[in-house]
Amino acid sequence: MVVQVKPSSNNSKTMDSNQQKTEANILLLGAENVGKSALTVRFLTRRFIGEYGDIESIYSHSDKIDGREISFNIWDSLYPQDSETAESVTEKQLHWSDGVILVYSICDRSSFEVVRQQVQLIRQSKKGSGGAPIIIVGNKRDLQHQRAVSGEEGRLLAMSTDCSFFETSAAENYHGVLLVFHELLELIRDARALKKGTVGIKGIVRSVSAVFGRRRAE
Ligand SMILES: Nc1nc2c(ncn2[C@@H]2O[C@H](COP(=O)(O)OP(=O)(O)OP(=O)(O)O)[C@@H](O)[C@H]2O)c(=O)[nH]1
Repeated sequence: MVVQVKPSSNNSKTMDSNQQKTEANILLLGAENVGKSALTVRFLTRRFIGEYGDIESIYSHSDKIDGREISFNIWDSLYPQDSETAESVTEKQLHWSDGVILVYSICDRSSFEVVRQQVQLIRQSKKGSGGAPIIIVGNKRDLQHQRAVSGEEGRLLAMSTDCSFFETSAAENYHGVLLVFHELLELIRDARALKKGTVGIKGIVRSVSAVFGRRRAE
């Protein structure tokens, strides 16, 4: 089930006492036209519909992953036009989110620079989710002939900012998109366990291999 609600809604972050149900708030950031809505819709519905309009939304969705009930909210943001760079990530967004997906298009170098700025803004933030799990995603991988940003550049940016990295195609690959969201949910779970002091060796290995191991979501 997918429910669309307004970004102003106050979704709480909860996990029940027996750890069986998890709630996670996921924020998608990035320049305009990079495929934030396409990735969100692909994940939620398995479909690529081509045109998405300029709507900012939070989608609520429940799923069972590895036998565990996950309830998550996905904030598909709009890159603000005519605003200063510093306003492209707000404290409200950071306070709300448990994990962030930063999207650029591999065909658009300026969108990669937006991600570079946004990841710095998040990491420098003292409030909210400055240290939250972040996945950097190079989307539109199907458009190889128009590539303007190499996979290596994306991976290096991720390594230097303590993020995970994937290249995807929302247009052509559902499973690659699924992998990105599942990975972020795992990282959120690990981050919570770390806070509580209950992280296992699996979580540590996952954090390391997310950066050094897998580079593509296909
Ligand atoms: N070839 C290709 N096109 C894509 C892909 N993902 C998205 N697009 C196209 O890119 C355009 C922008 O996609 P959106 O999902 O609306 O991008 P957005 O980042 O949400 O854009 P804003 O709403 O302006 O912030 C649309 O025409 C999509 O069909 C992809 O993986 N490959």
